[in-house]
Amino acid sequence: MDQLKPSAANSSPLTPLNFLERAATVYGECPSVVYNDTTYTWSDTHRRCLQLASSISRLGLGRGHVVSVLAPNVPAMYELHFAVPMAGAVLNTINTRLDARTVSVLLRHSESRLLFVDFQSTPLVLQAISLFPPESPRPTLVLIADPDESASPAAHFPHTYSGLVESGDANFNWVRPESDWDPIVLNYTSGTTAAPKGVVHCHRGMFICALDSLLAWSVPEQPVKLWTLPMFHANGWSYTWGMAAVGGTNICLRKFDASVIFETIRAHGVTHMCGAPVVLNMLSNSPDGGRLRDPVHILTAGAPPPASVLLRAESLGFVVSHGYGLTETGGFVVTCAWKPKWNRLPATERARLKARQGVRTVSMTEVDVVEPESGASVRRDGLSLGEIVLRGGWIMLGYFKDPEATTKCMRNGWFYTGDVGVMHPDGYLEIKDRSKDVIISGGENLSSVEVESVLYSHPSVNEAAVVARPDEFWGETACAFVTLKAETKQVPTEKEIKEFCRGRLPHYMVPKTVVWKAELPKTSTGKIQKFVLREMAKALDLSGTTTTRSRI
Ligand SMILES: Nc1ncnc2c1ncn2[C@@H]1O[C@H](COP(=O)(O)OP(=O)(O)OP(=O)(O)O)[C@@H](O)[C@H]1O
Repeated sequence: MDQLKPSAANSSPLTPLNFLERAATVYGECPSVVYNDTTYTWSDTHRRCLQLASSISRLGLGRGHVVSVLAPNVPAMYELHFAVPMAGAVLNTINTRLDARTVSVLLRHSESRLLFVDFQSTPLVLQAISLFPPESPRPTLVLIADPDESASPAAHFPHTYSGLVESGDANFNWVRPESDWDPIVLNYTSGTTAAPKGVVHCHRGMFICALDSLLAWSVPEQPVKLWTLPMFHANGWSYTWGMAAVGGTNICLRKFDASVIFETIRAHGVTHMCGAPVVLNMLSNSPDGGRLRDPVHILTAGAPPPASVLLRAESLGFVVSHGYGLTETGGFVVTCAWKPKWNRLPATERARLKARQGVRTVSMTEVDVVEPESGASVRRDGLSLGEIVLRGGWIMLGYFKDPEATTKCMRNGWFYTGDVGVMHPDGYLEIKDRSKDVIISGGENLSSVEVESVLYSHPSVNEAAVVARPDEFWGETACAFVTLKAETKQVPTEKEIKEFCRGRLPHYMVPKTVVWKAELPKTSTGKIQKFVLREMAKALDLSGTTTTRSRI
């Protein structure tokens, strides 16, 4: 058998772009993208992406060039996920909620040549570009006008999105990757703990990721997916490409709140949606809710979902799945794979089990929790803390222009996540913190996630985040920042909150300070910015403010 080698017939590069042509053949007349009054079919999407790819190519963009997009979940954003790499270029989606300075830094760092701009982001982009040093090359701008908006600003834009689509060649021979390892996307991390890092993924990685993510969530053919997760965030956890593989309908929304989500679910018969736990919390606390007529599958990831939030979402008729991943893994690589026997457990126990991050998806090679110094696996006792490490075919190629950071997190054959977790006796892992968020109080590691999950179960608490506050005696103590539910009539006292925690947590984990806030600072992907809260906790000490804190 040694003579049998790979040949051209069996080794064509894997790429998720191949899903599109098949979708046009199989699901050609079925809806692909729906946005307000616009509906495209899969044959429309296929044709439009080819036309756009040919225009991008005609502008001189190709292999190795970065093409950026600043847009919310509108049809153009979906199409660019195919069209940019079909021109051979690398797609770089930028978070629309970043400030001009950060956008400017990312555009320069990525060396972006062409920038597609949603009309609402025009002021942001123009300001970002004005911050470029005079000698820095600027990207060419393409305006994405909204079909529903009559007046769109056209100055500064040599091209429009619709113009590029219309003038493109529907028979374009799209640029296939030469190798599986050719880059397909450059995604910047959320910037929750530090400045965003540029993650590069290849065609092969995103191919595996897209199919694995469909399998892990048991997505059937032709789902109706409501885009509540920004596509700019890790390519919508790769479901942008995945929807083409199963011929799904992509319901696009420019912006949403709970009532828009419930209304859209009813209007379009939504079957699937994704969202960070903050979205689940918003839905389950909304007065617009009520029980869903048909179950809606919701996949949550991006931050630890408190068991009480999972419980409330499921009681409305959402079927919740829980995944864990990083920008560096493209999508989620660990899921709380559900065992049928758990359905016989009481709802609160089911929610507690579902809040665990779980086991590797089928395409990941290995996942472990290891001791930082020795690299040895921690005991499977649900108590011993270690760093979560991953190994598999769709870990990023590395950080763009940052070999040092790449080597730091990819070593000894593992990708080090920077997340701290435990391994339970049944082989399911659970995140206890991000290494930067661990609170060390009196020499004990204190999991902020555990304290938060207790706070979330308090009937008046809407959101909670726990961070370290410097303490002369303990080194650090837990400081809780809490928002209250809108319907809360009587604001609980700090003492009541602490008593509530004391009944459910070891003494050393009970927050020594509780601060009520109208809102918690978040990234655009719904992650609570703990570094901002840590600064606030530090400032509490410095200013000697006593009105919002107390000690036990
Ligand atoms: N299911 C989950 N439960 C707990 N935490 C999660 C889950 N899914 C993702 N996370 C957290 O999100 C992180 C990955 O987030 P992302 O890649 O968006 O950027 P970031 O890490 O928030 O930003 P930065 O690296 O710039 O600080 C993980 O490392 C983990 O801490």
